[in-house]
Amino acid sequence: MTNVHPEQIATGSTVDADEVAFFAGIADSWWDPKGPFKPLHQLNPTRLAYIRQEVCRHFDLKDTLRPYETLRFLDIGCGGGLLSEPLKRLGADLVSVDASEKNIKVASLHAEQSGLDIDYRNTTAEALADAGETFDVIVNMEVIEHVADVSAYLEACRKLLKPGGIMLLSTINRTSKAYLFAIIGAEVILRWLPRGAHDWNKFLTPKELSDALEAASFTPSAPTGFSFNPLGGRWSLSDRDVAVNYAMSAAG
Ligand SMILES: C[S@@+](CC[C@H](N)C(=O)[O-])C[C@H]1O[C@@H](n2cnc3c(N)ncnc32)[C@H](O)[C@@H]1O
Ligand SMILES: [Mg+2]
Repeated sequence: MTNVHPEQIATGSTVDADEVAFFAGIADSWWDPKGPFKPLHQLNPTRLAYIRQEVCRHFDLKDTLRPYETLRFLDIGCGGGLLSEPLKRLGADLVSVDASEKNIKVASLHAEQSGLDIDYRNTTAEALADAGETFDVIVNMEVIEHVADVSAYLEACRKLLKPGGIMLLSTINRTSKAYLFAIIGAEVILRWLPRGAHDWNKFLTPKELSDALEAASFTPSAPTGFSFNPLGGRWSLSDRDVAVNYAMSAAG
């Protein structure tokens, strides 16, 4: 784990300081499509398609060039802003937060260079909830497997969601296939991700995530797989293949 100064990390019950320091340590690479965030770059079109499908269906929106124009979005654990930038381009009124100050600096600079005005903040879900902020849509992708306390995190997210809103989550299943692909494959063999990027024990099965969402007063959907086809090197949405990467939506 890379050490960063403690002041650079927002503290709170959901923050695992080692996890956040890990991301801060490689923050300069967020926008390098061949760097340690390569899997997120590759997954991005599929994740955005999932968000678009779910948000348009939930709010009965027309699938226009800027479908999100009427909605207030939160991108929680936004990292370098890989999702925030396309969400902003699709019209979202967006707040993007991360527990690492370094990530927020990298994300802000990149948005500025891209001509996008995104409200980036170095804070946590619980601090934002305490401040009384609320959102129509919460994008919560690849974060829950890195937080310190899943229940506290989801409770804070529930407070942040307006009645009638929707949260979109994605994470990694706790299966032997996920151990083989997401850890041995991605970290050890392909070296897409640095060693230690993921702790298999922190992965949640769809049933566990669904139960945790219900306990936090969300209404969870069935899981949708993000399925990787090694032949074309492509990701796609799948109703069946939830063995490694998957998404779930949660109505408020
Ligand atoms: C794997 S990255 C995902 C980044 C982004 N959501 C994406 O998918 O492109 C996980 C991010 O969550 C942040 N994070 C972890 N725990 C957090 C917490 N409790 N509150 C806010 N951010 C957190 C980390 O700093 C890191 O940037
Ligand atoms: Mg992850």
